[in-house]
Amino acid sequence: MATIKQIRDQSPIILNISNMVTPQHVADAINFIGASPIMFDDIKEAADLVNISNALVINMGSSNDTDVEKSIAAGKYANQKGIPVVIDPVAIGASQLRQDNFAKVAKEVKFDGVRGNAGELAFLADIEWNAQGIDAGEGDGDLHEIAKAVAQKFNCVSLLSGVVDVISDGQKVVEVKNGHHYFAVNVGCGDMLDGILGACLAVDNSLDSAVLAARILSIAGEIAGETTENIPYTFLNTVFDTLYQLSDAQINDLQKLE
Ligand SMILES: Nc1ncnc2c1ncn2[C@@H]1O[C@H](COP(=O)(O)OP(=O)(O)OP(=O)(O)O)[C@@H](O)[C@H]1O
Ligand SMILES: Cc1ncsc1CCO
Ligand SMILES: [Mg+2]
Repeated sequence: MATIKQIRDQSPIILNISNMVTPQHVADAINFIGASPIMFDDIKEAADLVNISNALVINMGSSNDTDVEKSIAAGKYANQKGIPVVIDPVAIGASQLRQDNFAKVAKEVKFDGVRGNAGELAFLADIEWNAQGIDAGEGDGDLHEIAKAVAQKFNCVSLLSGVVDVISDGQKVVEVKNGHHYFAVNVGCGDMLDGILGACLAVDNSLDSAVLAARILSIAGEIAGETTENIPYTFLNTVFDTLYQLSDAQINDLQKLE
């Protein structure tokens, strides 16, 4: 299992194909835990950038044809090199285009981690759910069953985020019960988690490392929430400050085990 110390010691380079909304938040989250983010726009440098990177994170929040081509090219290079690939199917239920784009990438690229909220992962698991755009929305589906089904479908680890995060490798299921409700009012905290997941899998590609990723952000939120009542935007800044200082000892102390 990865540790924060290993992330800081190794400073893995995390290559991101980000959405148009939250790239700064994603880069900051990766940087503040001690990894090294890099974003790119032009497919022509996909091979060179994968060559220097330790994980690839594909966020499909605003993918167009060029992004899909870029994701497939970089994803294939990442698979060849053997570095982990994380994908976030943002709001996949919202449009046919999102579904087609995701299918095109999934056909060509093997994923190591699929990260999304309940609405997104329920869609991938073919389980009924009323997603609300980029937000999880409402549903009666069993979160363990959804996370497990997604992990089995893509033969990888799934991280279903929400009030409780549910992480699965298709056999085991682990819950992370830490967190704070202000995550839900700040756009892009899920995208930040994608980057943190990439950094954790870069150090050690395992279920336990995906659990660590969920713990890192959720526990940082819990600590930030202690001093930011009624100031939810300051909460987000405080999450970044907390990520910068967060230690493995704090995670071990504060984790709520299931
Ligand atoms: N109500 C909540 N209470 C506690 N923690 C939460 C809550 N909602 C989300 N989180 C935490 O927020 C982080 C982001 O997860 P979330 O499910 O909001 O992602 P998302 O829906 O993809 O967000 P976005 O699309 O805005 O990036 C996770 O660490 C999750 O544990
Ligand atoms: C608001 C929004 N729209 C597409 S991606 C995104 C950021 C959350 O993933
Ligand atoms: Mg999201």
